[in-house]
Amino acid sequence: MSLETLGWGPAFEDAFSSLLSQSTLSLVPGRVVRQQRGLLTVQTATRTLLARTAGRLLHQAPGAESLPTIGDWVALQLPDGDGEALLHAVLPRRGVLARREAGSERDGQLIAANLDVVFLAAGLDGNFNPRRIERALALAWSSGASPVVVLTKADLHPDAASLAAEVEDLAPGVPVLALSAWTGEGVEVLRAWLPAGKTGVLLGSSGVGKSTLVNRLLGEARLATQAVRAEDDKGRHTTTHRELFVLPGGGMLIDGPGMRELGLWGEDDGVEQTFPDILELAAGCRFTDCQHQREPGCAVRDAVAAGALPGSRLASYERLRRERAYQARQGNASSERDNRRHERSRTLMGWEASRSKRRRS
Ligand SMILES: Nc1nc2c(ncn2[C@@H]2O[C@H](COP(=O)(O)OP(=O)(O)OP(=O)(O)O)[C@@H](O)[C@H]2O)c(=O)[nH]1
Ligand SMILES: [Zn+2]
Repeated sequence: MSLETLGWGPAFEDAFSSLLSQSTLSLVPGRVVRQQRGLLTVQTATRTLLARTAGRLLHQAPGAESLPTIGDWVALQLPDGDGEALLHAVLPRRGVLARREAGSERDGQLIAANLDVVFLAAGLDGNFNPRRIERALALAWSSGASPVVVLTKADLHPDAASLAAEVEDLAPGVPVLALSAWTGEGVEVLRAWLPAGKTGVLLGSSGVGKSTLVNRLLGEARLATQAVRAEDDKGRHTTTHRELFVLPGGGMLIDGPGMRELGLWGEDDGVEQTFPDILELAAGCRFTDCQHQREPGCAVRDAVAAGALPGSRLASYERLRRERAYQARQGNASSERDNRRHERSRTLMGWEASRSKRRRS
């Protein structure tokens, strides 16, 4: 498989060449196409092989976000025979989709790297939740890729088109597709977002039909799927690994486990991009730093009072902004802590070196 098929291009080529010029190892480029916990599968121009992260990369990484994830372009040292390759470096990313790790205050969990499109999948069965779509959009915007909302299981809804129109109000400027992986309706519209060399990822809770959609796009039942629980339409977490598929049309799509919690994480401000309607209104507030609380001349609250902006949407914006601010403070605290830890380990190594020298003399 040519690297171009996997999305390789001049920027990665440059990064890889400069890496080669600084290394004495003989390295080859490849893309991480499968991830099951720490186990990575990498596709190079000629081989598909398991790769282990080199100890030096593990130890030097300032945090989990610097370690390889699915979709990453990496530099590998190939094994002599059939063994595992050694993964020495992650090439600079064009962007990365991440969330706050479930149950953690400050740790990030990478979902996928080097994406062109993030498909936010929401089911048209019993699990439709507008607040969740806004939250997922904020994460998607932070990844640097373009979000597309995908309403799945359109065959289960008597009026999918009008629901799609409602979602367009939640996601100004973001395309909204309704489709059914069962009937095939709308599936080709999604495929059009993934021309050759482009990479998309499916983000959605367990049971929304991500794997069924991938199977439909592949034209074969490659992934296991399972019926949702009848009592609440929730999924059963059938998929436990992440995988990048090259579709017959040429594009690539990453499927992974369903995710219920989508905590904001990262430096970027996807929240502002998620609510362009509110930002536009805020430009009309009397005070430029208006918090839209009790200030006089607040155009945002006026819009809510006039029924032009749903109060629930403003509340959602404020909740996500608070979470973002809190997260940013935690992030700063933890990077200071990481710096101190690195400082300490450097000193420790220096001290040990001088001690062994003393011992030798
Ligand atoms: N009616 C209908 N059911 C669908 C459609 N797509 C998927 N399903 C059903 O929804 C259930 C869950 O589908 P999966 O594809 O396993 O869902 P998933 O999002 O991959 O779930 P996890 O792997 O657990 O994250 C299965 O019973 C599918 O057959 C659809 O378009 N219409
Ligand atoms: Zn205001």
